[in-house]
Amino acid sequence: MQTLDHVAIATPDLETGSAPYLALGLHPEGPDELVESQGVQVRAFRLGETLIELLAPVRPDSPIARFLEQRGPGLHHLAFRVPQLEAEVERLEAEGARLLNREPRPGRAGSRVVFLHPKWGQGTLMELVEHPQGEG
Ligand SMILES: CC[C@@H](C(=O)O)C(=O)SCCNC(=O)CCNC(=O)[C@H](O)C(C)(C)COP(=O)(O)OP(=O)(O)OC[C@H]1O[C@@H](n2cnc3c(N)ncnc32)[C@H](O)[C@@H]1OP(=O)(O)O
Ligand SMILES: [Co+2]
Repeated sequence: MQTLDHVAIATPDLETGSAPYLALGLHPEGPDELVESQGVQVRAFRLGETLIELLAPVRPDSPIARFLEQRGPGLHHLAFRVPQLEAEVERLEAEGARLLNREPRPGRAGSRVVFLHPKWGQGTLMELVEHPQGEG
């Protein structure tokens, strides 16, 4: 795994959360996307191969709503792009990684994602992302 796919930032709403990135001269890539399974609305800003993804909760029981309650807005997770999700999950399990889900979940833009516990990540929540073939 060599590519940082995205850096995710938790924000109570996308307009407020966008202000610093717009001031820095970045532009949203495509329309905002609702990822229903995670209870978030996503706005992405591209920086080379990496996206900055702003995540705003759309329901109070979503992981992002809980994070905002506990910690306030800010850095939420790092996501690494992998070519074959199941193979990378197996490899990391053999390394002793603590998975939050073994069964891939739907992510943004048709991707499949698996999360690694922030305790295992030494205080950082991490995500593995596999994009549909030929994309991302
Ligand atoms: C846009 C879709 C998709 C994509 O395509 O990229 C996404 O990225 S969706 C993003 C949102 N979804 C998720 O985050 C799913 C995975 N997350 C979870 O399962 C949970 O949020 C969690 C990480 C298990 C935390 O859940 P919580 O209910 O808060 O559990 P705990 O209270 O037991 O917390 C344990 C411990 O971890 C700390 N914590 C929580 N979140 C983070 C974080 N983002 N980064 C670092 N640390 C985090 C929490 O504070 C607790 O610490 P202690 O108090 O010291 O025990
Ligand atoms: Co993510």
